[in-house]
Amino acid sequence: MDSPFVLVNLKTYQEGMGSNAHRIAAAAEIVAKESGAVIGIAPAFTELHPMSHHYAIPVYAQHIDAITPGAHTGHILPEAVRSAGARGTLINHSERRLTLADIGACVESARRLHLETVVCTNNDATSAAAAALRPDYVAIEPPELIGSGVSVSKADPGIIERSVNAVRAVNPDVNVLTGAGIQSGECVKIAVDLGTCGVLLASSVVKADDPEAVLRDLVSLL
Ligand SMILES: O=C(CO)COP(=O)(O)O
Repeated sequence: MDSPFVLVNLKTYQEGMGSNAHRIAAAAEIVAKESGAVIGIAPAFTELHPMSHHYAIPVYAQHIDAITPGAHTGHILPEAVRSAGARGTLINHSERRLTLADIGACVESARRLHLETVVCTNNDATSAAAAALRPDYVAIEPPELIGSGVSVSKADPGIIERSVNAVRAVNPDVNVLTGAGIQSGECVKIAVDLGTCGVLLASSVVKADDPEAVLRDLVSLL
């Protein structure tokens, strides 16, 4: 398998803003280098350019809108995150849901701009629907476990397995990530052993006193 992928979503946690985004990006860069894992971060839009400018790790947007340049006040263009240095983007995170039509349009415009696409889903049926849109990744995150401190790997490994099977049946070229409550190397290992290529996570790293130690633990069993 390719290097495992750990994507840290900074959301709007206060701890993840400004210089703390630097703190997490710096920790991610160190742990990625020593472990060989790919560790990316998804900071606030306003931090995309500083993060992509200062660090070698891949940087992702948390969202894009299904729009083209023009009159769309308060929206975010795929072109804007690309020019801010994003490698890719989350689409349809549980905290930023889109219609299926808009998810499709976002995947299309991201592909055209060579942005990697991580389409988030909430169950195996939506994972199958997302896979049909041919994103780079489908990220299965049961909403009830997000931010709960209870790991999907331990509480509901079946949803990971069913999503991996659903995605493979539709399009075996689409990679699967899993997330919700991921906090240790053991959680990551279970997810990878179930056929995913890595994890999408937030609070265990963003709220940590020592994000470098948490990241080191996350990749320790791979
Ligand atoms: O929503 C998530 C990542 O996008 C998961 O969040 P937690 O890791 O805080 O559960």
